[in-house]
Amino acid sequence: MTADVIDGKAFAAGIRARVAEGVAAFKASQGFTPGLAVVLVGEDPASQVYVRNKHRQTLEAGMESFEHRLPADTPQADILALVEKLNADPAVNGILVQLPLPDHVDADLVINSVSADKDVDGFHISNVGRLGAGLKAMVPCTPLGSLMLLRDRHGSLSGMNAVVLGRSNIVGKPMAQLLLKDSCTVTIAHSRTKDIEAVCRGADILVAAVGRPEMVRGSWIRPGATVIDVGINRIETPEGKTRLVGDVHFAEAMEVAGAVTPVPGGVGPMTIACLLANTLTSAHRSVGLPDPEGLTA
Ligand SMILES: Nc1nc2c(c(=O)[nH]1)N[C@@H](CN(C=O)c1ccc(C(=O)N[C@@H](CCC(=O)O)C(=O)O)cc1)CN2
Repeated sequence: MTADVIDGKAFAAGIRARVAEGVAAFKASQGFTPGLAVVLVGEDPASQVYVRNKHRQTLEAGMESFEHRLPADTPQADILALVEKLNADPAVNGILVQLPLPDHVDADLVINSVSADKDVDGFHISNVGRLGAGLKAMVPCTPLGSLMLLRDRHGSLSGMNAVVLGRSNIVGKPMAQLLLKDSCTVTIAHSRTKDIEAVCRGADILVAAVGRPEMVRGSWIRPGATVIDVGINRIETPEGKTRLVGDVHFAEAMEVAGAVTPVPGGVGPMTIACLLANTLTSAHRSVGLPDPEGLTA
């Protein structure tokens, strides 16, 4: 058996095109342009790439992009003051503080200082609570993108057995909430789960988000299952170069699964596409418009 490869890169391009259409319609009806502010503290190389891509793709979607790059030793009080300014700025509909933050900064404090309405990352505690309670929320981008890929493949997810491997606040927990909202039977598996391999083998949908290169082997996967690989791990090759791999052993998964997201080119590109979608959603909500169709959970 050879699984289908889910092309997240192409799907994300489609989402970005729909966001761009939505932005054009929004500007025409409301007379202002939605804006996204991104705050980057420090020089983490991967974060710099992600922030640069966010800036470019925000402009390509027709939105305003406000980039704030701060030195690694910026005092926490200065970061909080910047967030306060952005919260009060009517030109800014979405605010994202790039993670990870330097060690001297209390990330939870900064995340929760972002206005919940402008929290396009969906990390603010009131958005976490709203999602858990099944209320309208801003939804974290990577889980939202993963959900879109799953809905595209299966239509309804109702009644499916979903296993989420990993319990982070950014991916694992919100992913589980979204799958539950779509009426899956959800299990969260983690480092303390007994016989994790057997638990994963029970999954019609397996979402791997543990940050451990190629941890999920072919034997962990139920034949025909859909595997969403959220991991992005850079490993050394025997030739002394580096390459990106996911949390799933891709070649083995391809032998067993029904469909697999690759790394790169799977879930990763959906993260920024959903950030743009969330910014448009936030702009809609700010003027009392209904949520843009097909771009929310
Ligand atoms: N405030 C946030 N910080 C971080 C988030 C987030 O959602 N909000 N997620 C990640 C980083 N991230 C966006 O910020 C991100 C990660 C990966 C990709 C992506 O397109 N990956 C490519 C491969 C890229 C590469 O070559 O390195 C892929 O998988 O195809 C986009 C965005 C942590 N921080």
